[in-house]
Amino acid sequence: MSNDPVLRVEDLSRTYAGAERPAIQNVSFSIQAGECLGLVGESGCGKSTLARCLLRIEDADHGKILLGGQDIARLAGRRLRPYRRNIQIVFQNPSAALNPKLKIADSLIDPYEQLGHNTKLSHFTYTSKEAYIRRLLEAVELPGELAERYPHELSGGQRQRVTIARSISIEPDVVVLDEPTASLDVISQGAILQLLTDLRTSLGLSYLFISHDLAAVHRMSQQVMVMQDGQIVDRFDADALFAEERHPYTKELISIF
Ligand SMILES: Nc1ncnc2c1ncn2[C@@H]1O[C@H](COP(=O)(O)OP(=O)(O)OP(=O)(O)O)[C@@H](O)[C@H]1O
Repeated sequence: MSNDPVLRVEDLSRTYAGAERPAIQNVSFSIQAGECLGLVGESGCGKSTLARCLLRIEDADHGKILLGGQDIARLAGRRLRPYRRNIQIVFQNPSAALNPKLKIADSLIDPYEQLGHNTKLSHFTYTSKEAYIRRLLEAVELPGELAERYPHELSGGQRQRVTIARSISIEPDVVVLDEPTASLDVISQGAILQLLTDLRTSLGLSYLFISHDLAAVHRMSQQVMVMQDGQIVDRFDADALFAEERHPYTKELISIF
């Protein structure tokens, strides 16, 4: 098996119009297949900007986003389309991420219809719409009957399970988890983090796990990056979190938790 990273980011920067300083500045990192890389930092440090740039929801001013070796930072339209499948995102607020007018089944089938048709799926093989949706709901431990409901007929935790199912439905290499449990109560948070870990292992996914919550990042990740004012200031193995040589800002974050 190749040791090439599934995602490599080089010198990515973005400054919003009129801003005094870049929202992200020369951000570089890589993620190996099957790895969860945590990204922690306080509010406003640039975590979501990075996520949006990686997904090409926003454009970086410069830098590279190498997905399986292909730089997608400047691709557009039909040239970008084949790579969109390879990186998916789970947002903080599942209510905003799901179309309230669509039944869960229709939300779940959407990525396959948009991007999955020409793809050979190995876990969620498409035989019929019903079987595909049942299999996706099973993967996130939801009963099949939820397929016919609308988002407002689900709990917050169930809705987040649906958005997770959607993000993995076309078997991306990388899933960006942007504070996926921030809108949930503590019990649902624990269950969702466990589910995400189980899915990473069983499907061989790679995650960029973004959170304010150092304890959650520590629990989920093999490696952790710390962001301050748009820059990565520290990166370490998760079990070296409390090591002496940590960056002063990392130590400050530890002291808050
Ligand atoms: N669309 C935008 N236009 C202008 N400035 C923005 C925009 N989005 C974010 N910013 C600014 O960019 C910086 C980084 O914001 P970002 O949302 O990426 O931080 P964050 O670490 O994700 O914060 P939080 O944890 O609160 O979500 C902040 O100074 C923010 O005010």
